Amino acid sequence: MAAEVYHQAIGTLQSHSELNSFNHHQKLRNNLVRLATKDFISSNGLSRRGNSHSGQRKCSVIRSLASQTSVVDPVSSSPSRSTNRDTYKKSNEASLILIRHGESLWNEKNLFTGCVDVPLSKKGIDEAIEAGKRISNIPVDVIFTSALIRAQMTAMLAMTQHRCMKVPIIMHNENEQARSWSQVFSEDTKKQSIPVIAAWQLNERMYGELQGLNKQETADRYGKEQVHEWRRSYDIPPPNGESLEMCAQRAVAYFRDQIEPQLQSGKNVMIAAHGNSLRSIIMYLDKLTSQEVISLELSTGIPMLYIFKEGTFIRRGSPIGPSEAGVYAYTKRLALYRQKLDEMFQ
Ligand SMILES: O=C(O)[C@@H](CO)OP(=O)(O)O
Repeated sequence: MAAEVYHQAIGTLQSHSELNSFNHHQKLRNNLVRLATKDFISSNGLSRRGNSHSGQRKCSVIRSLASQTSVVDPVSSSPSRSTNRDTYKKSNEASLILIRHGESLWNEKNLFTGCVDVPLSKKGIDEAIEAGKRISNIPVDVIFTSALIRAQMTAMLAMTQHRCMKVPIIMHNENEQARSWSQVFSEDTKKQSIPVIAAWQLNERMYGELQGLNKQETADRYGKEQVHEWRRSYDIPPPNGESLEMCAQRAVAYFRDQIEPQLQSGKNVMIAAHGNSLRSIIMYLDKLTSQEVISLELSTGIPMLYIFKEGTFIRRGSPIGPSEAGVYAYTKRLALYRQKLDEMFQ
């Protein structure tokens, strides 16, 4: 059984070239073997429990899932004191989904975009919806996005596919009036909502005087090597723009100050952001060197799953589809969450 799970999970990772170009397979193999032997719930165990549920139990499942919802008080990082915690909450772990926005209208035109606020293309919209299907069984309690519309569209479109059917709501904390005017006065409605926190710190790196220029024309004009250095070196910024190192300073500081406390308190987090702000965060999560991060490329609209457990981040690749068995073999907590969704909707 352990070997079967191991191969399933490795298959998931290897069939995706989205997070490519550097080799963590040895580390992954070790982690996966450990998980396969320790954490896998057999399908027999799951179906036995599933069969025993009465209608009454179903209602309590729905209530307990609702109790997992972040209330619309996302910045509170203290763990809830509720005694009605689900098993998967008690396991002291949380899911972290990272997703680069779907293709934007400027990706389509091959223009340097940076902090220019461009919406998704038609293909990007489809990618975001497809990404949502892939994560539709993975718990999400709070969403962080950049301040840019392409990341926000991606998060919102992805959540239209989520089986929890909760409503993502953008938090307006920019001033007291915005906070006050966007209050929700029903506890039940809050429980059926997922707070979405937009932060400029998660924006794409500022591309300086390259913003709006065509990438190919810029390479023709300044030379391929110069443009590659601007695009992919770690500490050399494009003219009047940010280097990846500068982008990482603000993105990782935000992740550590605002997002990690949420994970520590057991909240499941999704981050919808950008190629370079996410490369920075992945560098931190996977402890990549500045040499390793420069060859890391992220495709648009591909969700990547991490498990946060006992203070460490375990990379779990990208779920291929909502019912892909391998993903739910990663931890009992994920398997249980999916089982509850299945029970709610059967
Ligand atoms: O144009 C941009 O803002 C980024 C991401 O699309 O480009 P690059 O691939 O050079 O990081």
